[in-house]
This record gives sequence, C-alpha cells and structure tokens, in this order.
Amino acid sequence: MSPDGRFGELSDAAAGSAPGSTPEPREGPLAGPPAENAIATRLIDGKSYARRLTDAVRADVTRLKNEHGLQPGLAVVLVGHNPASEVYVRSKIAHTEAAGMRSVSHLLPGSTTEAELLDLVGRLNADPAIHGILVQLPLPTGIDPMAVTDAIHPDKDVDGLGQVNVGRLTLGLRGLVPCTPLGCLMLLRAELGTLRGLHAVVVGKSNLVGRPMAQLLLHEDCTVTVAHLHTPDVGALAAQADILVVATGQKGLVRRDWIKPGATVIDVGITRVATAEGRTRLVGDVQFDEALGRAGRITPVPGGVGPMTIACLLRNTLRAARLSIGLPDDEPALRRAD
Ligand SMILES: Nc1nc(=O)c2c([nH]1)NC[C@@H]1CN(c3ccc(C(=O)N[C@@H](CCC(=O)O)C(=O)O)cc3)C=[N+]21
Repeated sequence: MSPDGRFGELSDAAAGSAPGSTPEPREGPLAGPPAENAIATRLIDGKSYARRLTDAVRADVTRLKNEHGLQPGLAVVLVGHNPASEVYVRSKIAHTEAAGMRSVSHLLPGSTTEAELLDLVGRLNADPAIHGILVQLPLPTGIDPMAVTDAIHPDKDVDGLGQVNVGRLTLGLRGLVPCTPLGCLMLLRAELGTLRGLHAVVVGKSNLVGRPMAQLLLHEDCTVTVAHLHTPDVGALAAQADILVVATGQKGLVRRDWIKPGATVIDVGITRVATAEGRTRLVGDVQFDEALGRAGRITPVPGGVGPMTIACLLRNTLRAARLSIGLPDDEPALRRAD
C-alpha cells in the first residue's frame, strides 16, 4: 500500500523486481542523436507492468472461482467491420480467457440499428453470468455512442464511459474508471511515486481518454492543463509539462521542442503506418526518435499504454464481478473533490 493509500498495490508492483520495473536507461542506438548534456531517456515498459497486473488478476480470478464459485464474464460487442477494432477485440478476448475469465463476443453487421444494439445491451445487463460489457468504439454512423454507453448498467460499465461512472470519477467517488487513462495513471504512479504538485498537460479532450485522464490527475493533486488541437501554440504549453499525456491520434504531433527536458511523456496515440518495405508498423502521437535524449521517461508505441489498457479492462471486469456478489472493493478510493 502506498503512503497515501491510493492505487497502493500498483506502487507495490512497481517496487517489485519485475523485468522492466527498474529498467536501465537505454543507450546506444536508442539514445537518439548525440547532444550536449543529452538525457538518458528511460523507456516505460508498459508490457511488463501489464503482465504483472494481469498475473495479479488471474490469481484473484482463481480465488474467486475456488472460494465463491464465480467466474467473471466479459461481453465485448463489435459492430461493423473495422480492421483496427477487430485486432483489438481479438486481443481483448484472448487476454480475458488467458486470465481465466469467460469471454463472450458479439460481432454484429454494420447494418445493425441502434435499437438492435440497445436490445442486446439490455439482454447483457440482465445476464447474471456477464459482469462487464464493452461496446467497442467507434460505432458506425447512425448509432449514437452516448445512447449505447449509457444503456450499459453502471455496475457492468467496465469502460467507465456512462454518465454514472463519469460523474463518480469527477466527484472522486468509487466507480469504474476508463481503462486507458487508468493504465496511464498506474504507469505514472509506478514510475514517479507521488504526482502531487506536478504540472500535467493533457493534449486531447476525448471522453475516452483526455477528460478522464485530467480528472484522475486532478485527484492526484497535479496542476492540470487540458489542451487540444484548437489550443494556440499547444507546443509551448506542452513544453511546460512535468507530465505530458498525448491522446490526439495525430501521429508524430509532438516534436522535440514540445518536451520539457526530463519530462515524463505518456504517448496514448496509436496509428498504423506503411513502411518502405511494404509492411506496417505502429507509431504514436510523439516523434519517438526526437523524444529520446530529451524526455526523462517515455512510453513506447507499441508496448506502452496499449497493453495497460487491456490489463485494466481485466481488472475492471474482476472488480465488477466481485462487487456483484457483495465482496469488498479492493480499489482504494479516489480522494474526494472539495
Ligand atoms: N469502448 C472502447 N474501449 C476501449 O478501450 C477502446 C475502444 N473502445 N476503441 C479503440 C481503443 C483502442 N484500444 C486499444 C487497446 C489495446 C491496444 C494494444 O494492446 N496495443 C498494443 C499493440 C497491438 C497491435 O500490435 O496492434 C501496444 O500498444 O503494444 C491498443 C489500443 C482500446 N480502445
């Protein structure tokens, strides 16, 4: 448990001896162009943190099965054909099953109507074997994502996107917290310890990442600036950040001069690009090579935030299952806003 009791087990995890929990700063080819007083940028190994978190979830799932006869169940709903979404959904299903949970997937045609989708959500809400429901975004045009996320019962809303959980997060009440910002926060707390008093700049104001990220950082007593693509001179603002979280989906947006020397950079963006060899690779919102030698720490893409998103989804589903039978919540409370 951390001194202030919030997300304590995560700090403990970071203090452990997992490979990657205290990685040596990488140098040589990864250290970027040689520069005067260059900083040895430390890579934040999200994959390793995610593995540890998933291991802990798997152990708890086993205990829940043995002691209470309950297997957590996650329903993932995907509407229409979107190659990127299909990859993520497949990965979520595989990780759910690997953690010992039941995975149910509903792959619906692109012609599905909002009414049909709401009907499915209603049936999943009523299904006692389903503890978490995730409707993959984006949804096809013609379906209102707000209507769908809001139809999910708040206790099964493992994405934390419905009105009830958004309100709880804003007020600092217990609830289900969106997986990506939760994963980012876990990495930050594990890497930096307390975040109190640090200036965090969040670039991006989406309901999925930017806004909940800003709320979480406020609960950590950061000074939080939320910037977005309409912010004038966003780079100069970003350069004031001790913690820079970028979630815009604009590949390579963040250049070297956007980064305060020594800052911690969390790159949430993930874009698939074609390589010269006719293959594809994933890149983030940060010009990674420019950040090396400048940032103090950075999450790589892939292998940074993405794996933590999935691990947090598993954790949220486990929590939802435990709460469904009245077991105590092991997630420390957020500190309430004044
Ligand atoms: N309702 C909803 N909830 C979501 O959480 C949600 C969503 N919709 N829509 C799309 C985004 C995207 N997302 C990712 C999850 C895992 C990786 C991930 O595991 N990435 C790996 C690489 C995966 C690969 O190789 O393609 C990595 O970064 O290392 C990425 C992206 C969740 N999202």
